[in-house]
Amino acid sequence: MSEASTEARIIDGKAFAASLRGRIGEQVAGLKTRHGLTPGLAVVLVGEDPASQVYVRSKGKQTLEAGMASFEHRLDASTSQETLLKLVAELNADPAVHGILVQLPLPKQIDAEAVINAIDPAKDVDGFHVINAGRLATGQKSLVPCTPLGCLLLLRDTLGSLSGLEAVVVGRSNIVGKPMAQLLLGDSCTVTIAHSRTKDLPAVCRRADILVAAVGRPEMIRGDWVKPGATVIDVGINRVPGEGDKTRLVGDVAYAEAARVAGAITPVPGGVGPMTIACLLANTLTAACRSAGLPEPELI
Ligand SMILES: Nc1nc2c(c(=O)[nH]1)N[C@@H](CN(C=O)c1ccc(C(=O)N[C@@H](CCC(=O)O)C(=O)O)cc1)CN2
Repeated sequence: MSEASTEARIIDGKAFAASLRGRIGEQVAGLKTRHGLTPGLAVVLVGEDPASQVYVRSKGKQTLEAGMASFEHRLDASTSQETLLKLVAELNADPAVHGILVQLPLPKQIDAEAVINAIDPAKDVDGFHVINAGRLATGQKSLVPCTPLGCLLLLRDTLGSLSGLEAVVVGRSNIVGKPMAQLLLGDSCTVTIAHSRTKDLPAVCRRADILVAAVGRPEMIRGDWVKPGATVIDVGINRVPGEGDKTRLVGDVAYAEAARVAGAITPVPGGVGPMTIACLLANTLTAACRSAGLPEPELI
């Protein structure tokens, strides 16, 4: 007698992101016809980092496909902080620009924190400005970082209510780990933020009904760290050697092992990654509506 398959449900972030972008496109069309408002997103890339170039190209393409205006600024890798701050000030003052994103990482001569905090918080569609981080932490209306927002939407779609669930976030970055923990707390989870110094990390992970991996270490989280039936969200995007000269993408979770134990899991690629850009478009739409004093879009 063959055993019933116990493989986890695969959370299809690519499909969810496509449907979210479709809904955003409909709202943008309505804004244009009813209010003559076209949301505009400015993306700034400094340097030639290959992965960043791919992401910035996708952002521009998906912005246009959603019916929004896209403004792309590509600056030389040797650009000074002063020049970048001047561009940010111009974008802050431009009424056609509702969202500003400076692609990270930035070259080492530039202080990323200073640049992020120079963006008008109302246009900070990355949600990285200290004002938006503070608003999120205190439960006030803010712009929320795109990757954690995407994770939250996938979790709600998979589990319905998250209330009372035990969530462990592995990783404490300002961009993913900390805002992810705030969002899970906002949905009434019991939240632990774990990191490289956490004692007995496997045991901490095994407590989680929701396990979010955002450490940036290829396949660090093993199958036996996962509680049976847990929902696993893998934020990692790591390029590792593949067959021959090729490379392949893996997450922070050892996928095949974890999928045998989890109830549901995001793949890499095709899980969290596509949600990042879809949520960027959602934030741009939100920022445009707020700037015009219009009701916030209902996308979820
Ligand atoms: N200013 C910002 N910089 C960076 C952010 C960010 O949110 N704001 N996040 C990442 C990069 N990123 C968007 O900028 C991003 C990463 C991954 C994906 C994605 O769709 N990944 C695909 C795989 C793509 C591939 O083949 O490489 C997937 O996971 O399926 C989109 C956006 C760092 N910088």
